[in-house]
Amino acid sequence: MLSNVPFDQLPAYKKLKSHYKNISQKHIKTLFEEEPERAKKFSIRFGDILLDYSKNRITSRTRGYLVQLAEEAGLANAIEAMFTGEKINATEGRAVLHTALRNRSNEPVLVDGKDVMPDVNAVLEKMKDFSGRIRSGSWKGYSGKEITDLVNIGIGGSDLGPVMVTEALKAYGKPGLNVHFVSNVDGTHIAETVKPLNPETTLFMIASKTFTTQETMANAHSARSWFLEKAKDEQFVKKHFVAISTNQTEVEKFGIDPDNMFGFWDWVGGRYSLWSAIGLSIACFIGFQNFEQLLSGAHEMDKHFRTTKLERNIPVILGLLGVWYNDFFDAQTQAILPYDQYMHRFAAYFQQGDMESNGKSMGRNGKPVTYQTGPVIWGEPGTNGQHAFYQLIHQGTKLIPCDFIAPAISHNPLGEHHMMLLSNFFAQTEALMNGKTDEEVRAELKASGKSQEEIDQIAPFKIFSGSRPTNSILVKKITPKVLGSLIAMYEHKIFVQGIIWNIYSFDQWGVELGKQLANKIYPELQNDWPVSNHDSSTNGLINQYKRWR
Ligand SMILES: O=P(O)(O)OC[C@H]1O[C@H](O)[C@@H](O)[C@@H](O)[C@@H]1O
Repeated sequence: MLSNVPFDQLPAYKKLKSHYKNISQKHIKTLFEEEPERAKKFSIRFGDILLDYSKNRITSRTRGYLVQLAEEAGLANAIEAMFTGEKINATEGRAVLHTALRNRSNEPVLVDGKDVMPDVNAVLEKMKDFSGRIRSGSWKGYSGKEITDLVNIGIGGSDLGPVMVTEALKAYGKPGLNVHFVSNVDGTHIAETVKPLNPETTLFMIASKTFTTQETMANAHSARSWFLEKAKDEQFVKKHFVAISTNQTEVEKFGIDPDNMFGFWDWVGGRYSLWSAIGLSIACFIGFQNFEQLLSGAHEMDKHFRTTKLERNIPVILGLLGVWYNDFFDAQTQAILPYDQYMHRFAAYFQQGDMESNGKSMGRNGKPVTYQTGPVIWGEPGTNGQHAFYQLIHQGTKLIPCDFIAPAISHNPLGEHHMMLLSNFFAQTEALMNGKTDEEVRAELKASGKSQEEIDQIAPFKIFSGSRPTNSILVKKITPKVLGSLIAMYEHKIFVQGIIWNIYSFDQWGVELGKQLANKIYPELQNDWPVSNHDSSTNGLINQYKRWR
């Protein structure tokens, strides 16, 4: 059982509130002056990952209180409850076991007294066999040709993970084997995706945990029609369509051979499912061995999370820092900024991971929370972001805690590119911390030959307050293993925060509502009669649509 004490009633909350008053006026630069060795004190090395969180508005005392907060919230028990298959997703009555999917130790994990590892391993074996056949070319399409194009049809958790990972690990992709992703119900997505493809060499993966999601089913049916237009014979569907789902009945109804179905279980949340059969497109693209490396990297992070004491525990520290800014500094967002072009979907992936998990306002005690919970997650790769939105991070009125992520070694070491990229990575966090004082600005302007009048006029606009907090996550190289660890690190960070905020991180009732609403209006659009049963705005919009279409 998870504890259910509201976070603002924990003793450490009050301590942090008054501690905040002292520390909020202190510049991070001053903290470094007071403690020149901060970097050592506030960094954690984990294999090929270095987390430096010293450029934050914290002291050892802050960390102590934050760790106390985690203890009082029952974090240690909650971690054990998750790993051991307790039904901590109480509103859906389910266990939360994405960690079992990457449990390379193979130690038993029990759900309702049954070890899930044999089933997990059986699906992995099936994925290994299938991906091997696709990659070797022994899986043939209906006209005897090899498969050259895989199209994953899914949305949300059945799309974002595979998209993000196949992009992040593109350097490991098999030449000549292309992966495509169709998610949007907008017909443009499927139409544009299949346009250049040949049905003889294309294989569709229909990925849906429930196999009832409107978008995915509409796209799957359109893909089938597109395929049959050329292939003609229904019998060929089984060579070109596989399903990834927990719902065998619906898969069979769609006409996919159960042999071509890759299963997973209700204890895998959609947004935590890339480690399951949902990762089939990843395994095909980067090869099963690399997929296993991805799992291993995540498993290493799982072990770290489960066994390391809280103040040296990377996901715990990241989670607590997020709480510190979210609830004491009133920061509303969190930026994730990878200095790696391959990682360009990383922030988008964790938009779902974090916002669908912790975008909740009902406490586990059944009462609305009286404090802020999940932040808005956003971000783009550097250096692109620098030329778009960093202005606001440097000089805007909002406090935006940022995670900067970069690999020391590039997959494309082209001339001086990587050194240039990394000089930006280092420079940005330094500048965000230091800012620029009035004095510095004036000295600079003077040196550039400006008159005193010009200096007085322009100086105020060039001042940067600094003290803007960042985490630096420097990794050796973005390998499948390192990526696996990074993803698991953020997953567990989200978990830590959900426990502290006393919310349920593993349901998504808000999204389910959207599914119901769309299904209600859809039939009203199927005829040309004006509608009058909504408010005047909705009626007006629907009726204008009917006139224009
Ligand atoms: O895999 P499915 O069942 O198609 O669901 C796709 C997505 O639907 C909804 O948006 C939510 O429930 C998500 O968590 C889920 O990932």
